[in-house]
Amino acid sequence: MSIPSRVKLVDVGPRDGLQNEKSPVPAEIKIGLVHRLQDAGLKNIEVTSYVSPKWVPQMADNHEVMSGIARQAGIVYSVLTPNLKGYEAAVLDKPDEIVVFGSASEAFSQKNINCSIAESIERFAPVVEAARAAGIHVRGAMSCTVGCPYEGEIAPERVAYLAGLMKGIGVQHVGVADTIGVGTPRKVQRAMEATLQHYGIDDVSGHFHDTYGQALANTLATLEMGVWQYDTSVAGLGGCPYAKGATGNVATEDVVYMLQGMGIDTGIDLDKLIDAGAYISDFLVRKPNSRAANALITKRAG
Ligand SMILES: CC(C)(COP(=O)([O-])OP(=O)([O-])OC[C@H]1O[C@@H](n2cnc3c(N)ncnc32)[C@H](O)[C@@H]1OP(=O)([O-])[O-])[C@@H](O)C(=O)NCCC(=O)NCCSC(=O)C[C@@](C)(O)CC(=O)[O-]
Repeated sequence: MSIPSRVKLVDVGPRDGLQNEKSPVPAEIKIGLVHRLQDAGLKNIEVTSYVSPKWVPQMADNHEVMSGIARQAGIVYSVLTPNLKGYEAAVLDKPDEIVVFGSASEAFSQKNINCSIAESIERFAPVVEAARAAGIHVRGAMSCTVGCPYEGEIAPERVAYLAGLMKGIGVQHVGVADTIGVGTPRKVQRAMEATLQHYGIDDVSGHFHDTYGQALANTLATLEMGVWQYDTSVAGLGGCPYAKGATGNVATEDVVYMLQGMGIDTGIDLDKLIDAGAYISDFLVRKPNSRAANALITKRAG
């Protein structure tokens, strides 16, 4: 399999990136971030989630954020929906894509969405059916495909099992998530191979957190398998509230820098992307969690 010549990045910063922030981030700042991402050339942005505000207070402004975006044609705005209640609220805000999110680990499923893997699939089935009937694309996130904060290592067979369940209810695309960033290249390749038992190469993506500094290596390892779609987070924002200690996704800036250096097209303007990362990092009063962004900011100042 040859390395793809073009890669699609879904920036999950406004959702995955900000969901774990302890202090409320105002809706206008989240909207400002989405606007800067779209100006930088991102064609896929994960904006928010329609989950319980008691579980994830930071996403309680989902309607305000979704309705405040000055949308651009050709951009896919996606949102997370764990159940029908979430879907029914989300659909009023006209997302282009919804994301159901399950787990390869039973314990993480319980901690994150308060139900077993089997129950989660029962909850997702009517959501998927309704979304597809409405012409809304459905993505499935598969958490803990390599390791789980509660169960430890996760076998590829469990990833294949979850992918099969997702396929069975009509989920069109699945993301292989290393939620706590413990994966290393061969392990992530095995999780991806397990997923490919049920999905074609055009219907899978990688979602790698960078807790142990392995996310770029894992991206390269799966690129070599022909994977061409990845979730990344501007300024390396994020972490999951139910995966203690896990840091953000691999920084979009780092991935774009690597891909540009490999001659792989992303359609993203790295300078503008760095400005988007600086905007949200300034608001959060911290440096971007991106080696490439910090190096290029220093060079600019130079
Ligand atoms: C899934 C639930 C809702 C189940 O939560 P539950 O408590 O089992 O739900 P319930 O059906 O028993 O309802 C309890 C209350 O929640 C309300 N409720 C029920 N559903 C909704 C909804 N959709 N939106 C708003 N409110 C809702 C419902 O109306 C009720 O309200 P009350 O009567 O007590 O006032 C809960 O566990 C939850 O919200 N979990 C959020 C989990 C989450 O957002 N985690 C982070 C995202 S996943 C992630 O980051 C990983 C990923 C995707 O990035 C990939 C990776 O890296 O692994």
